[in-house]
Amino acid sequence: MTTPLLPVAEAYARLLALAAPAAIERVALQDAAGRWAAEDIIARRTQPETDLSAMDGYAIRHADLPGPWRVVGESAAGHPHDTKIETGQAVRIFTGAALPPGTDTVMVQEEARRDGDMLYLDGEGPGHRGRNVRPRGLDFSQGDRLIAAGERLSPARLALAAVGGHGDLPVRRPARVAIAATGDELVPPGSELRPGQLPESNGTMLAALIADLPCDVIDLGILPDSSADLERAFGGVDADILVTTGGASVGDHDLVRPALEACGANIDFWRIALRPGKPMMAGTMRDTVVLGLPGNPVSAFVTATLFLRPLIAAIGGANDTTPRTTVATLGEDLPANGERTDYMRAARIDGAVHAAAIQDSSMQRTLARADCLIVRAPHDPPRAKGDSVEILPLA
Ligand SMILES: Nc1nc2c(c(=O)[nH]1)N[C@H]1C(S)=C(S)[C@@H](COP(=O)(O)OP(=O)(O)OC[C@H]3O[C@@H](n4cnc5c(N)ncnc54)[C@H](O)[C@@H]3O)O[C@H]1N2
Ligand code: MOO
Repeated sequence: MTTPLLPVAEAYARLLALAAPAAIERVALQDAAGRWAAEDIIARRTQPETDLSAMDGYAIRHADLPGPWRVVGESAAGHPHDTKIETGQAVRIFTGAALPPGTDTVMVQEEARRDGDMLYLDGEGPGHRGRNVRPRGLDFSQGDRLIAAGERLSPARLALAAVGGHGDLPVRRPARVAIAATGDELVPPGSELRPGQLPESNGTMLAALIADLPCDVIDLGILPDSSADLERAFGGVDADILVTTGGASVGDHDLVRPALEACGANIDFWRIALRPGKPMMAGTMRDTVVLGLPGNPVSAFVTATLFLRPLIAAIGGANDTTPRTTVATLGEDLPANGERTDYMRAARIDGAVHAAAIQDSSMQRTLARADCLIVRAPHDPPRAKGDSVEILPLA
């Protein structure tokens, strides 16, 4: 008996519907890097707050051109010249300094000649009133929305918040992600191996795959294929997300789902029209979203890329969690696709994308050589070399 496979887009929507954004906290700007704004960030000041010089030179009244002028003072950043300037007067000025009252234009020093206090035009001069001046509010005005709720706090946006008058920002508490590997064959990486044992690698991969996202990883280590052990471990989980790998399929040792259910989990869906990654399951256990990834390393990688990363972003308050695909030119023919959306390990070489010859979901060297996944919709017809195909670039 087989359950129908859930389309990838439907699985994605159903998974995100299980997640609630984490609580809001205020953190210092430097601690907000890479997180998502929990509210609109509004400018508390106008930038620049006054007309500023964009160049080193002389602040003048444009109507006084072509001069000459008497230099009556100096304006530097942080040291404005506050006295009003009259006809025929100029002020020495530097980049970023406030324009003295009465002036409206900056003449660059390369076009000026000084003789004591006297200043003469020595070139074409500023072509129009306001030349080389950054007017008040050029960048933004007090009350403007600088960052929308849900936008990622990139370095440029953090700097924008700083110049907008903010010292801290509202963000969501990072998701706590518990990761458990399951399987009697698994031993920690680097261990001496007895026959039948395998170095555990999914845990390392998953933690690294989400390392650039705001989240705290709780490593539950390797759990044996024993219902009692699994239930003990799952029952004690205090996290926003519980990720398991392995034991997700239909074999006699695939005990993850029954153990989760014994701990009160509600499995929302299981088995997706996805290759690799078909046996992924998702549900909730108390306040925890449970994501049961397949054990095959490539399947775990693909499902974590498509589902775990967006889930962490959704809990973190992101307004856009969709993995970004692009297009590439196919380097060789591909046969028709079957009923599952296929994510083929591939590499871009000299402008064309080449799928690995063998797409077995256990092959980690193939995965490590890939720099993208070719995305093929269910029943995609045969594709020819030179065709445009959708790809998901890998970090
Ligand atoms: N009769 C069927 N058999 C299988 C089906 C099916 O529909 N019917 N689905 C296949 C597909 S597709 C996948 S994917 C796998 C997934 O199975 P499990 O999630 O139960 O994974 P395991 O059996 O536990 O392990 C699979 C494979 O991966 C290795 N593994 C597991 N965990 C790790 C880890 N943490 N680090 C490294 N390697 C790991 C494990 O040793 C196995 O070799 O099921 C198919 N079978
Ligand atoms: O879906 Mo499995 O992940 O095809 O190998």
